[in-house]
Amino acid sequence: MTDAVLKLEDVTFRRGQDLIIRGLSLTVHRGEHWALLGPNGAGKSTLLNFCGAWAHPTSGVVSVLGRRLGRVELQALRRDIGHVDPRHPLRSPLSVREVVLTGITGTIETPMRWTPAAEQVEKADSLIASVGLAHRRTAAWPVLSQGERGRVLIARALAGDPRLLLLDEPTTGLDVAAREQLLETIAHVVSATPDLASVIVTHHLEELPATTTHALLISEGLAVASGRAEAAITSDAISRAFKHPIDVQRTEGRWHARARASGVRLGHVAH
Ligand SMILES: Nc1ncnc2c1ncn2[C@@H]1O[C@H](COP(=O)(O)OP(=O)(O)OP(=O)(O)O)[C@@H](O)[C@H]1O
Repeated sequence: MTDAVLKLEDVTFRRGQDLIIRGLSLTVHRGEHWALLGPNGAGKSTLLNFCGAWAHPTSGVVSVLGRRLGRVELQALRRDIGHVDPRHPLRSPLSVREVVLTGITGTIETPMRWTPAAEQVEKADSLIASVGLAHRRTAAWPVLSQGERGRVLIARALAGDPRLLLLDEPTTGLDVAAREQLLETIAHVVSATPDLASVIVTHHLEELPATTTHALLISEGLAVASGRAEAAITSDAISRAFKHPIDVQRTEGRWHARARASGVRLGHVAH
């Protein structure tokens, strides 16, 4: 019996001539909260697509919630995974409550002829309250701020009682206050759900929730460091992953990165 929620074994991914993922392994256990870190183009989103059962690797084995990709229907598997994608493609002016309920139906829009049961509405409202949006329950999606949308998407992702929560750059485009609120929300829901495992993708260390327990640093499709967060997120590993000298610090659970001068010679500025 294993409590591995997610297992990637020696996974590769090829796109045309390019080997984008070059042999990566990752095991996420119940209650672990992983950060997938690396520079632009490192392969983070590609890897998250395997974790979310959106794509198959070219080689290697991916097991999500004990089921092996290639042997089960991807769509059935996806219903057990909570996915927070800030590019949520909703077109209709659904209310906050309706958006959260689509987490139960596993759809973007409300399915035709579907009416939620009273306990489903109750559950949606409780999740909305847990992300601090009780007062915005009836507000329509188009009028929400980006930060509010992020928090709605977290409630939506949790509506299906997932064992695995995937967060794809959830704080992208948020101002500093909205970012902090979203990170607090993530830390809050994660602490309130001890059995949940999560994987968050970001390239900014400042965007890691304080609840992050582990990290996989990747660069050009290869692992630079992997393991417990305090051992993996170091100045040395981050500098190697981003190919630039970077000082990393952790205070009160949160990480901060500061680039050292690179020594690049800058040209003369004409006046
Ligand atoms: N549709 C595509 N067609 C061709 N190459 C692609 C495509 N999508 C991604 N790639 C390439 O695959 C590699 C990994 O991309 P991926 O999006 O997984 O990286 P990432 O680490 O998530 O980057 P970012 O931080 O910029 O989002 C990159 O070299 C990228 O150029």
